[in-house]
Amino acid sequence: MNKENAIEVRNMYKHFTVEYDKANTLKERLIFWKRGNKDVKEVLKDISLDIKKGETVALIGTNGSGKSTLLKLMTKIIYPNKGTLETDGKLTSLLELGAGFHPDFTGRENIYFNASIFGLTHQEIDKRINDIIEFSELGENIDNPIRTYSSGMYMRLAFSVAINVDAEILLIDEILAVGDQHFQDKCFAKLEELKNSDKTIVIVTHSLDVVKKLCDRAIWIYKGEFRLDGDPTYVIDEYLKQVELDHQYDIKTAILEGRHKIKGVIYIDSPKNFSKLFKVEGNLAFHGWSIHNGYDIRLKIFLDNEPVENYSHNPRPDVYNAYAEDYAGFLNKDTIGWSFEMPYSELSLGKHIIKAQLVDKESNIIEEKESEFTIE
Ligand SMILES: Nc1ncnc2c1ncn2[C@@H]1O[C@H](COP(=O)(O)OP(=O)(O)OP(=O)(O)O)[C@@H](O)[C@H]1O
Repeated sequence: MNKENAIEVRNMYKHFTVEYDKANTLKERLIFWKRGNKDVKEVLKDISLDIKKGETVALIGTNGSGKSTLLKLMTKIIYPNKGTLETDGKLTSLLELGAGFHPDFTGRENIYFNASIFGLTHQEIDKRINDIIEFSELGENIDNPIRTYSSGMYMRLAFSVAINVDAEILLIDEILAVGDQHFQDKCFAKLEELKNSDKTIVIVTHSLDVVKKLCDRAIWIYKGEFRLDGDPTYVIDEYLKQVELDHQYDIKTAILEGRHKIKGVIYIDSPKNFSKLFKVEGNLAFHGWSIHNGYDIRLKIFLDNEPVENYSHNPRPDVYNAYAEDYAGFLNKDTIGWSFEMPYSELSLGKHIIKAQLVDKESNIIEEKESEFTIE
């Protein structure tokens, strides 16, 4: 293994054998003819890659492309069927968070138990237990059995242990699924800190924003095969082009088969955040965004039930990045946002309602949002 590398994968293949139940009777055998059969599912094919020590790398790809399997192989929970995968450095994985936790032990006891699995001595754990408890924000709950924890509390404890065990390589699956927004932001900041302290980090995530902000490199796995490796912005752009093509094909097929359900999301940014406004000189500005996955869908905006015709479309890269994968093929980077202005002089004192709708060509409402504000 090259000394510069933390992970080396060479011509690696992984398949799973899916076995169906055996049929007991002749009737069952006729009805469930697949039972007793075996299917071999090729999940990863001929993967070769190097991850250098100190790099932060993302594995990206659509659902089922094999990213999590690749991460599990790195963790050595499972092994390749062909080829090799080697690692150099103490490794911690945030894949099956809390897998080793015991429900009847308290949070504190589980910290000792779990951290010792990672090779820390009792004294070493003593030294960092306060950091772990503080990071988990569990407070007094740390001395309650973890069977009394909510899933969020459980995850917070598991994450806090995993990042405090001094590993050199961190393997992380969907960090942003941990806890609420505040805790996610904290996890993100902690990962940035770990990244800057020369740890090797490999993450699997659908959050392309996280990949752009955190990673030095992105590796794209497409249908179990290596597709592209390089600068995150470039790899993500190429990836989204492919997702768009695949998505459009799937949706065309679904429309033909009558299965396509149009969905949309609409948002009114302002004046939602200030429900009370004071009448001043000048203009009041309204902003929002809308996305959908249908053809011939129009945006309609109403102020006090009067249609607003003079709104304009503008880019919203934050919204685009968040929805590009799910709505691939239907999002236009430059027109997701909408905005318009209205002179205060045209607005009477009192309550007003702004409404935004997505409607199809038969005038069916796909999605609607309303926001109320008062002018004093
Ligand atoms: N233990 C297993 N037995 C059988 N099939 C499996 C097993 N683990 C994974 N698979 C299959 O392997 C394929 C790849 O799964 P994997 O979880 O690696 O994909 P992924 O890219 O991480 O997807 P997602 O983004 O949805 O998590 C899927 O078709 C999945 O059903």
